[in-house]
Amino acid sequence: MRNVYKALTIAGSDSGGGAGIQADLKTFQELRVFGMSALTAVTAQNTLGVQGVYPLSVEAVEQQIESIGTDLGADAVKTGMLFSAEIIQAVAAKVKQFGWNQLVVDPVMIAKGGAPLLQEEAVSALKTHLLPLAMVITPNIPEAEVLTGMTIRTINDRHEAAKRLYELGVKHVVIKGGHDDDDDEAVDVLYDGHEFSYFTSKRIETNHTHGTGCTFAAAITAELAKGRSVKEAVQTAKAFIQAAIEHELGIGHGHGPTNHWAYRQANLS
Ligand SMILES: Nc1ncnc2c1ncn2[C@@H]1O[C@H](COP(=O)(O)OP(=O)(O)OP(=O)(O)O)[C@@H](O)[C@H]1O
Ligand SMILES: Cc1ncc(COP(=O)(O)O)c(N)n1
Repeated sequence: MRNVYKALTIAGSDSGGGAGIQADLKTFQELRVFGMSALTAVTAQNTLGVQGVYPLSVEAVEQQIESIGTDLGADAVKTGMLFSAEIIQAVAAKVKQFGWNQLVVDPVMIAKGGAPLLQEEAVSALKTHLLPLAMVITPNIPEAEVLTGMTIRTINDRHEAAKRLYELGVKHVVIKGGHDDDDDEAVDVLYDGHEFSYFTSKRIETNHTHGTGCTFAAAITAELAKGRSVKEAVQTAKAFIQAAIEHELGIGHGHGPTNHWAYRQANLS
């Protein structure tokens, strides 16, 4: 019988479909992995910004994860918007309960337009409870700054930040370069506790980058679910997000979503 690989995303809903749960499920599907979700919050959101944030109760989050863990199971798990310290603690407890060690943590803090998606006091809960369980963490530069308390300007700063995050118990750290001031290239740096690897692509000049972080981390999760190594998973995720940014859909009036089917189309021809 053919193996069906399964991935679970624990994250917020983006009504606009470009980020959050919607981006994750689309990415899982595109990479031929069965996607499941546990919602942490509903956001009213479009390409212009976030108009409302409605967190779910801790019990609702726990029960969704319990329902999945006790029946379907998951080959890899991703977390995105977790919103509060209480939700983070509950998610960490469930991840431990089900022994999910292929955990990708995208430490979502702030939406593109500046709306907070994680309460400030929840940052320490993230560091204490969830990061020690993570196989991979995928902060952008501002998120890595908040998590490490250091300013990141150069590639050496990124190396130092990656080492500090590794010290918290994360097995692989990817510090993404979307927010870097390099005009030519977007470079993501991976650290596995021994060496650094670099994933470089041409920087595309576009306004349509809503959900890039979610999509990238979801692609890593899908590839881990299929049994790929972390390095292979990051390589595929980089190609996936590059295609998704390059073939923008041009919808909405603000920061538009990426194109989740572009990678598949590129690989069909
Ligand atoms: N303009 C761009 N051109 C090419 N690749 C990009 C561009 N912007 C971001 N990326 C890539 O997209 C992925 C996400 O990076 P980024 O640093 O933007 O994450 P993020 O800030 O968490 O995303 P988001 O903007 O969704 O919050 C990385 O692989 C990064 O290299
Ligand atoms: C529900 C939800 N989760 C995450 C993000 C981050 O999105 P981005 O990838 O644009 O930073 C978002 N805007 N909304």
